[in-house]
Amino acid sequence: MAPEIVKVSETMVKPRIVTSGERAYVTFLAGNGDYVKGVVGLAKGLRKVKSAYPLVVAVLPDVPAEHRRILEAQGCIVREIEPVYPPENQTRFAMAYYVINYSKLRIWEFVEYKKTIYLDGDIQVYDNIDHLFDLPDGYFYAVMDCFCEKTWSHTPQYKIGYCQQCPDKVKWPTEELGQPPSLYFNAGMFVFEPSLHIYDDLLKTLQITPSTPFAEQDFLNIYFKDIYRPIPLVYNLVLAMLWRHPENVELDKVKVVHYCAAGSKPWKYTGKEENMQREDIKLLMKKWWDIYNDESLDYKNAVAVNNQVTADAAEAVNQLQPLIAAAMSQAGAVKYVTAPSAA
Ligand SMILES: O=c1ccn([C@@H]2O[C@H](COP(=O)(O)OP(=O)(O)O)[C@@H](O)[C@H]2O)c(=O)[nH]1
Ligand SMILES: OC[C@H]1O[C@H](O[C@@H]2[C@@H](O)[C@H](O)[C@@H](O)[C@H](O)[C@@H]2O)[C@H](O)[C@@H](O)[C@H]1O
Ligand SMILES: [Mn+2]
Repeated sequence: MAPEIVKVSETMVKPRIVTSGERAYVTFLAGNGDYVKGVVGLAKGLRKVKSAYPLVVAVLPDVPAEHRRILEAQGCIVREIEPVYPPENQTRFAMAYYVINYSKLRIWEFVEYKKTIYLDGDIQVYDNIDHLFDLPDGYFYAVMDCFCEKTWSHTPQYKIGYCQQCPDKVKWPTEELGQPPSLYFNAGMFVFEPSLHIYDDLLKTLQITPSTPFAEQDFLNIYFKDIYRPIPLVYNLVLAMLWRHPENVELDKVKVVHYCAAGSKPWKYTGKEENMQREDIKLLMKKWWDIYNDESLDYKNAVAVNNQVTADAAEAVNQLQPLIAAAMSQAGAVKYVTAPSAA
């Protein structure tokens, strides 16, 4: 049976007045490599779609000062976090560097924000997704993952060819294996509410949980399984969906792209890995670079343009003042009282 996906309305009526300070996008940055380019691209992408909320970058101590400066110059709020390590065991992670990803758990500590949307540094937004902040509180929203890539070869799902993206194609053999696995999300994008209580509990629980190949993603899936609600895949297109489940994808409707397939990080794309010569992939590479290279999206330029627009508007009103006054005096009887200032 197909899983039930949350219906997301783009014009949800805000349940109450929210100040923009209560909400933020959050991403995570580790090391001194090229992932900083991913975050710069993301900051510019959010600006391009006119997102109303800031991008907070949770950085590990090993992110060099120069990279932090670049991010601040792009309007990001940089916040250092301490690394989180899993308890020692013999796990082989699907990718060796996943071990550091447990540090993502620190973002539950960002309680100055009521609600946040986490985005991996290898994600780009091509459409405004601010309306996701209006989803009802109390749940964990994310997009369902796909089990078909080689990174999943250690799992029973992969071995029998079962994927939650097409649960009817290869049926789960309940007689042999019991109930099908719970719905499983990709942890590159999720909507959550920071909470010190949950933060403490996450860290405590982690210390008694053996680590597994998908690191913090497996952990978050187990921890939030009862309040997880799947949202449509347009909010996190895992690239493998393009060749594994093309019937589920309408690329022109996709709002968020996650460059997570092997060989697909735009800043080190060579086109050599499997599937990387597909036309849709080449187009998505170009779209990413167009935003990254667009100087008008640099924070300083975007701010300058904004200020200019405001200045132009003020100037236009100034120039109109004598005309308005003349028109009013001609109309004669109109009396008006200056409105008191809002301050
Ligand atoms: O050297 C690294 C590796 C990972 N990351 C961060 O950790 C996230 C998760 O890793 P990645 O996206 O590479 O995993 P994938 O989605 O490809 O499995 C990245 O998006 C970055 O935000 C980072 O900053 N530096
Ligand atoms: O540390 C665990 C990581 O797990 C995820 O990796 C993906 C990706 O590696 C694909 O190639 C797989 O096919 C996919 O299933 C898998 O979930 C997240 O995207 C990343 O943010 C991070 O949480
Ligand atoms: Mn990623």
